[in-house]
Amino acid sequence: MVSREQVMEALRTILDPELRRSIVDLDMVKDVRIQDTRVEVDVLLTVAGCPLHREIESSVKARVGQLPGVEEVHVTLGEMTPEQRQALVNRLSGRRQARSSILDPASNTQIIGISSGKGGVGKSTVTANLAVALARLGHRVGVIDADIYGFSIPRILGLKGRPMVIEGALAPQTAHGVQAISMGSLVDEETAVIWRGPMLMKALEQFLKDVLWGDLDYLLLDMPPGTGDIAISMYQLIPQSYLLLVTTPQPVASVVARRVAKMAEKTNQTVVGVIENMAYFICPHCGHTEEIFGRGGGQQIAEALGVPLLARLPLDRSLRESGDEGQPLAALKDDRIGQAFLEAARALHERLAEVEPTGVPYVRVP
Ligand SMILES: Nc1ncnc2c1ncn2[C@@H]1O[C@H](COP(=O)(O)OP(=O)(O)OP(=O)(O)O)[C@@H](O)[C@H]1O
Repeated sequence: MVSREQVMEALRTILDPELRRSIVDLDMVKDVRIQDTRVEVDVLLTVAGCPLHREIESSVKARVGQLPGVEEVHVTLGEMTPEQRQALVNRLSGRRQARSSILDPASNTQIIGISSGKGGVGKSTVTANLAVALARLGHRVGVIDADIYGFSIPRILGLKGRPMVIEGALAPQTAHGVQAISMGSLVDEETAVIWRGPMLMKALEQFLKDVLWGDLDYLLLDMPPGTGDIAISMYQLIPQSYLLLVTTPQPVASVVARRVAKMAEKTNQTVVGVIENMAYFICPHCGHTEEIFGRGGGQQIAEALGVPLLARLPLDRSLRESGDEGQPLAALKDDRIGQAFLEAARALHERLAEVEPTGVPYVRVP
């Protein structure tokens, strides 16, 4: 006869489709009963009528049904009590206090704002792919789409549906091994988010504080271009964060990117490095390399700031297409550009191991 341990081991391999964690670790398995070849499993859903309950039910039937000696699997779905949900929230947030763990000075999460002087240089593309690459290297990674009214992270990462709300806190969505939250997943794609200063600050604050990030190694923030309200909010909320500049190779682009760096200097934020995007184009027909947008911009700004140029990424049609399809190239095993992002992620990881943030850690006002 199959043992309870065998059933629990099989159940442990099943992930909650939204929270991406084992249903056993989430305490969603309430009871297991075994009668000869029949196994009964009681599963507690986080919310009643969870739209993905069928997926959980069929996974339980399939996994347990495969065990030797099992002929019949019966699943009963129930709902967590408020106390059980609160315990789950606390577990997901990575500490006993449900909120603010990311901003807690004791948190080990390194927060990196990805910024650019102007729009359209590929900041969101770089953020999403870098996040996926860091996750592929084994790090726990979150992404905040801080480009609140120009969000593009859901499209690039291929996030579907809306984030789950558990006890008033948002569970980040997961794609390609990365946890992410974006205004784009909370409002319709066409909805113009016409918020101004204080509301933007509130939104960013909520993304930092009211999202169940758990324990992350890296939290990347896709910043809106330039030095607007969100950039200022970020410095105020998380002065201990780092800044990574994305620029195109034109010398003029680097002049604009320098404005962001100047602002970081004023607020004492640490710039960790520069990534030059659209640095060159390799002709797919003849292999000739063309520097379409000029050269040297990334190196120039890196030298001016005394920080490393962490990567030079090519201009490539497949990178644009993959962003439109929600299939980041960094997720692909043998892709040339995916490899370039892995290299960039390694360089960033190594760089972050050697720098110290200059800003003052966030202190929560009770
Ligand atoms: N290296 C690249 N090669 C080809 N296309 C790219 C590359 N980087 C970005 N793109 C494309 O350029 C467009 C702008 O990129 P993206 O949205 O990432 O830029 P952004 O700097 O975040 O823009 P915004 O400031 O408007 O949010 C997108 O269509 C993207 O797919």
